[in-house]
Amino acid sequence: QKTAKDIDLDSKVKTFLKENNNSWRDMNVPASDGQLLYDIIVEKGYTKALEIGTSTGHSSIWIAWALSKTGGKLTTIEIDESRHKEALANFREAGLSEYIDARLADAHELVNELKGPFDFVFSDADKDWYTNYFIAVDPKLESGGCFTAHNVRPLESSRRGMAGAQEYLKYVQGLDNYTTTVDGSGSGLAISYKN
Ligand SMILES: C[S@@+](CC[C@H](N)C(=O)[O-])C[C@H]1O[C@@H](n2cnc3c(N)ncnc32)[C@H](O)[C@@H]1O
Repeated sequence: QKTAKDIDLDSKVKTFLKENNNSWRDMNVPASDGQLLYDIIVEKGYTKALEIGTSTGHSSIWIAWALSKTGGKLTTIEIDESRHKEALANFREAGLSEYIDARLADAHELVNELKGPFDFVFSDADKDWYTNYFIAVDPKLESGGCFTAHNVRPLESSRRGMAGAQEYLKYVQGLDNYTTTVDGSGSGLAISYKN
């Protein structure tokens, strides 16, 4: 049953996303990938999310909107101060600030320091560090949890993903305790469920 607060929030987020649909200029995910992240979180009921690479906050908004349904919270990390500040303003405008802990930090360091546990991760910062991020987060990811990584293409695809992202895919596909698929409907999303 939706409360008046839920209905208000939904309409605020939808209005924000609609008004800004054509104005994401900072390497942000396309809306279709945002929707994909949203759907995974709501379907699985995830509540403890981590995002590496906030930029100005497009994917964070989709993730936090999903978490507003599950009663969860997102920690998101960005190294660039001006993008971090713009993201904070976007979170306020979308009405989602209370669901987001936005950190201005180098994820190479902060990912090691965060305690977790997490049940959902979206990796979208420096691609050549993807495998390192995964290795650092894996012990903090609950069984049944999901690790997603952006700009990854199936290895056999003629449309190449970014080099570090493809190295990461080879790595994660080799792990027995993860089941990985790649969704190519947007910019390419590797989706790995921890068994
Ligand atoms: C592809 S963009 C993220 C887009 C964002 N997920 C969205 O959809 O709106 C990658 C971001 O990662 C940030 N980044 C790169 N290296 C980083 C690091 N070591 N720590 C934290 N952020 C980093 C960049 O500054 C950039 O804003």
